[in-house]
Amino acid sequence: MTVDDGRSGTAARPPEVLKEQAVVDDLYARLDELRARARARLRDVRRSGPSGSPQNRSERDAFATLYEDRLAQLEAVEDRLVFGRLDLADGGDRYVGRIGLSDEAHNSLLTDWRAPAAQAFYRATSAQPDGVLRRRHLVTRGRDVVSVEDEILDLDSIDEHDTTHLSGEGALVAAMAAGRTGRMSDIVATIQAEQDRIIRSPLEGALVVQGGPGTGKTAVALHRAAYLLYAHRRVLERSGVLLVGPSEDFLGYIDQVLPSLGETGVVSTTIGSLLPGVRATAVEGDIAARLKGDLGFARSIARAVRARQRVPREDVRLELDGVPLVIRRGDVEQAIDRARRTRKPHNLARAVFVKDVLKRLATQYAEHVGTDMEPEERAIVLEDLRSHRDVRVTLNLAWFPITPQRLVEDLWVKPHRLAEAAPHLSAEQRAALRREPGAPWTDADVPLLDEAAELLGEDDEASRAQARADAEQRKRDVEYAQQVLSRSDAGALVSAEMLADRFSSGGSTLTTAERAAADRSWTYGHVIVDEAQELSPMAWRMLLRRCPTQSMTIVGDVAQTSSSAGTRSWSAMFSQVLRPGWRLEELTVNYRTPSAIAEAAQRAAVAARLPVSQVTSAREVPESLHVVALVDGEQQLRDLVSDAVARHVRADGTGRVAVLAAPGRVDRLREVLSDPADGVRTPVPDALVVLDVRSSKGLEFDAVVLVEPDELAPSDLYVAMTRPTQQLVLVHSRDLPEGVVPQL
Ligand SMILES: Nc1ncnc2c1ncn2[C@@H]1O[C@H](COP(=O)(O)OP(=O)(O)OP(=O)(O)O)[C@@H](O)[C@H]1O
Repeated sequence: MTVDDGRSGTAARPPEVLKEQAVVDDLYARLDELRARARARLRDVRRSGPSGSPQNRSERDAFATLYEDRLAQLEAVEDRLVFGRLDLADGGDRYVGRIGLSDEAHNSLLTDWRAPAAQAFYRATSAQPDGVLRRRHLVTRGRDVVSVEDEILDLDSIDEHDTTHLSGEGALVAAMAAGRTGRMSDIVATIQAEQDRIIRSPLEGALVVQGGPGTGKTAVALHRAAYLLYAHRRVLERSGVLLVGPSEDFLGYIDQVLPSLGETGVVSTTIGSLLPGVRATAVEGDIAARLKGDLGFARSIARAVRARQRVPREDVRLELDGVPLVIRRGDVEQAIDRARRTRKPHNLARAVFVKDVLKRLATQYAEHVGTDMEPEERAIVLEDLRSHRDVRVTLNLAWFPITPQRLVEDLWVKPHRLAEAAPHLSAEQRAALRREPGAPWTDADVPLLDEAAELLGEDDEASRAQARADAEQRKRDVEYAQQVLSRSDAGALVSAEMLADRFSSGGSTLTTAERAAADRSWTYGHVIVDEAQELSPMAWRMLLRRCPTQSMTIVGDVAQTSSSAGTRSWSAMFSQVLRPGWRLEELTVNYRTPSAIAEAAQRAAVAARLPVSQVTSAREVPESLHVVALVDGEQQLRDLVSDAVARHVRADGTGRVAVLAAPGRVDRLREVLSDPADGVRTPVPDALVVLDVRSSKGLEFDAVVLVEPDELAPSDLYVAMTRPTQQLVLVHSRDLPEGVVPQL
């Protein structure tokens, strides 16, 4: 049942709406009060000026950050602060919203959507009402209640055949039909039961979520991040959460969602940017991507490292102060063995190797001069040997200190290095990996650079000493934070550990997310991977190094895989890279694509034998699929795109149109459509984009004009066809791929 007069803020609203308006007004009033209080506290803390002891200053800065965070959180929940109400069998009721609010006496006014008490809002059904008599969705615009929508959960209303029951259908339909803005929005008010189960799944272990296009995998992954940060804040606030997406464009598309859920501390990145100091900008060819992504390449990197540890072909003769000395092959061999046995990374084990060879030379020196050297004299000889040119050159050739970048680039630019490291590859395969010196990195290089960094290591004596000092300091900080909390009212907001973190970072400088993003060896408390079907085994190996506990949420669709190194079967991939025990969940309802489009996409995918998941479309949109034969070249295309823009881009700036095509067509299409004289005009600058299909992965638009579908690989076609929320226009001069149009 829906109670709605389509207006807001008028006295003519139905009594139920007005009743809810009064509650909503009270909740916003409480929110305003809390904001004012946080602002006042922040002002007081800032006003206290830069004086005082370092301890005072750090305490003040820590509180300033605390109040800033709190204020940012309270500001972020303005839109749809409250969206639900549960009427309970015990006679009480419970309002559900973006955050939890309580009054001065600590009585709960609003339940955070992530709290256990809110679960029934998403999960209760007539068959399993969980103590709920009625679920009410409040639809608000700004601070006004526009309508309420009720579901009565009693046994009489169970429909035996209803397996795809959608909760809060009116609110859901409105959310699905809304014009797109180019930014993803949260779905907190309309999360469906199958999604909620995934969002609240336990933190431990690897959870894999398979689902066809538009089933909410990205939405669920992001809400799960917010849920986990709420339910396991102590652990995750310190260790951090990492989110890996397919492209920078995709990360830009989703970057509003977590802040709107009050969470800002998640590190978002692509595989190509995961390694600090490296940015992959080039696109890898299919053959090279597959070869580099194979786990066998880990052995090649290990071999490439060992190749930098080698015994000289001949003994090396030199003189120190007129004393003849020999760097013997046998000595070098033994020193290499000793250094390898330490199992330290190459660049660290080098010190052991060098020390060993120098010791042997110093002994030769002593034997030659015929005296037992005093320790001081021996130290001087060792120093002279260390700086002796011939010794330096010989030691470098035998154990070369090297960066990951140099090691990996040498494989691509020096054929003998690759032949030595990857004897399993054919000459043809090696040719596919060949590259010019200085060429930019690709996504497929990054896991290899990470592997190399792991095996090479950095000289971290200084950082170990620092770590010891930091541990001592932290102990003192936590003790101090406990004292501070015992004499302030901030205890409800923050734990002693969290406050100590803020002391240690100078109060405001680096957050956990910033520290984690800059540190290659950081291990996260949880890792979320979107479009996970694209990752190679080597990319998984790199990610698992950052999450040894394997507490991960992995979402993707094996029918959408475009990378030659990705997977079409989760079990085939994860039997190689994950510990057994990972769990699989499926999502089955498509909330994005109108059913006629979804069915056409599915037919084409099945005809191409892609491993498609069966999905039901939640939306019917009349006339959503158009197939247009291109007979009049570029002018006809311009007209079609102009028409789509006119139909879908609205005066309020919402509505997005994309023209999608194979990569080779994109530049020309951009020229044609943006021609200053007769190009397509849009009411807002970024309402129309031209993209190659692979860059559209994970994104969505109101309308999509897909040019020459026949030129796309089947999985790319599947991705492209499932991007629109309202309309798909297939423009073709060549035959259409099989299945797109139903056979008569
Ligand atoms: N419960 C829901 N309520 C409202 N909208 C929803 C819900 N679930 C998903 N959506 C919407 O459906 C659209 C598709 O969701 P999302 O992008 O998360 O799907 P996906 O499975 O990641 O898709 P793809 O694999 O095609 O990239 C988004 O606009 C999302 O906001």
